[in-house]
Amino acid sequence: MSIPILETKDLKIGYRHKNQEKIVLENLNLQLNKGRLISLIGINGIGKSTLLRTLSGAQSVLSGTINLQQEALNTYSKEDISKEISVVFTEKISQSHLKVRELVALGRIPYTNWIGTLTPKDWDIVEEAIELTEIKKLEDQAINSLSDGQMQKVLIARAIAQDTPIIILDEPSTHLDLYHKISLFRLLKKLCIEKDKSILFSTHDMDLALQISDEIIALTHDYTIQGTTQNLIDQNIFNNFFQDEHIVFEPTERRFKITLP
Ligand SMILES: Nc1ncnc2c1ncn2[C@@H]1O[C@H](COP(=O)(O)OP(=O)(O)OP(=O)(O)O)[C@@H](O)[C@H]1O
Repeated sequence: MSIPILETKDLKIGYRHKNQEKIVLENLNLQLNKGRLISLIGINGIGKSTLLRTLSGAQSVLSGTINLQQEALNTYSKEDISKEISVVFTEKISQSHLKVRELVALGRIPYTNWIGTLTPKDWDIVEEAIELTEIKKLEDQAINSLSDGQMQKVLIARAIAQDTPIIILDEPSTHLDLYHKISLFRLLKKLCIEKDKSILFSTHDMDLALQISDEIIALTHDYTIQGTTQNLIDQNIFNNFFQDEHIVFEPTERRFKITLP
């Protein structure tokens, strides 16, 4: 058994307003290992974004622990976390006058000196990220002129340029058409295989997630489970996933089918 790069123990996540706790999910015992592509699935509002924000240190835990490289995440500085975990969240970029290449280059900030000078090696890494995400023809374009799908790829390029062992993405395929969804998932898989990254991404593209993921974390109101796609199929996790008799899971084809009344 390899040692997990990120691990949660009895994690409880949610929100604290004044003295009130709003628990979103609890009893989370999850593990991310090197070289694994892990998808996070669950219905709207179940807590995927809350979990991803908590795992990346952007949101405090309610209780329990998160260990990053076997050390408690809350002992890391923000700067140290940014050398271990890069994130792709749906976000509004405030510096919208930036060009694509400059935004991708921001991924190198954790490694630069105090005035933020990039070395030729940094620029090589930026260039590689631009090529991997196939956004070369956009590189001189202002980011406020991009489509949502193009912006998504640019943010992924920035995460790749950050060159961390862990990449966390919140619904990275949302704005992409089928062709670009598949090429994105292929790229994530390639990063796991060739660069030994540990990648966790949330998605509503269940059929694609089932085909490409090494592991799945499935969130439901009753339980949270992590396993390989086959493990989860064998445990009948998907049969009642949407609690709708017209959405039927076909285990041999590993996909959901709609039965129309
Ligand atoms: N700032 C907040 N304060 C209190 N509750 C919040 C806050 N943000 C989100 N929530 C609640 O936390 C729960 C989980 O939301 P979250 O966005 O994590 O779900 P999700 O699985 O990512 O949903 P979706 O698939 O729709 O994006 C929801 O009930 C949501 O209303």
